[in-house]
Amino acid sequence: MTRLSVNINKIATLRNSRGGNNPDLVQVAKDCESFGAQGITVHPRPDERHIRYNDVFDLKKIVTTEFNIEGNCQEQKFVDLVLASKPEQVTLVPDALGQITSNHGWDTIKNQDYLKEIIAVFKNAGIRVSIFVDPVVEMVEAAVTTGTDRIELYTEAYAHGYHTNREEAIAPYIKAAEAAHKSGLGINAGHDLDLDNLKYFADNIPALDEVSIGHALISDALYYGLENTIQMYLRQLS
Ligand SMILES: CC(=O)[C@@H](O)[C@H](O)COP(=O)(O)O
Ligand SMILES: NCC(=O)COP(=O)(O)O
Repeated sequence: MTRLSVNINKIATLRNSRGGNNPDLVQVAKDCESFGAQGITVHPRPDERHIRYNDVFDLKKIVTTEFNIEGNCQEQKFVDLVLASKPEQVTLVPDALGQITSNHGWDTIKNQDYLKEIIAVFKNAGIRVSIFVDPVVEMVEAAVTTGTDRIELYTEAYAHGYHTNREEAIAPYIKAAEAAHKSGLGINAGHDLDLDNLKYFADNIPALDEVSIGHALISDALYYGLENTIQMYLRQLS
């Protein structure tokens, strides 16, 4: 079974645009879960342009499914936040400062020693670790020796290529996922997954543990409503 974790960054973007508490991020997280989401994902960024560091503690108190915090572990503030809030899962993403959104995975060969060290910090605290990687077999193979529990396949390239040639777009992901599965790594995926491309991705990656979806899902909710939208995404995974 592939779990659906709803990324609620964009709810915080909307809230922050007026400075008040509408929409209420905590209530939205509770509602996502009651509508069927099997996890809640947030990606606090150093400028707190959407998720604020305080939001993480508020969410930790109420999330009853799986809480996944994504972010850049090269920021000490992020490491401290994760260790203090103890989510079920942390996803390490090599973001640069000021990046609009995540746009690449870890070079697990070049950063092998660093990753080993930081992953151990989270694992010693009892937090499952996933690392964001491009669909490249060498990067997946080197992820195994970092000690990570899972990888998250960065799916932007797949989403981009899906409408032109979906067989070609999925091919590197199948190979990367096979390498991960063979080595005992769990497999997550995310970035630009949507109602069009999700089913084909999940059908072709049978060992897929979890997808985290935010931008498209929250956008779809404007038309279909949040409850219907979550059900529609869940149907793509069943
Ligand atoms: C790690 C990842 O794939 C990102 O998609 C991210 O979580 C989204 O971040 P933004 O909402 O800031 O674009
Ligand atoms: N890890 C990916 C994520 O949480 C959401 O990405 P997106 O659906 O907002 O592109």
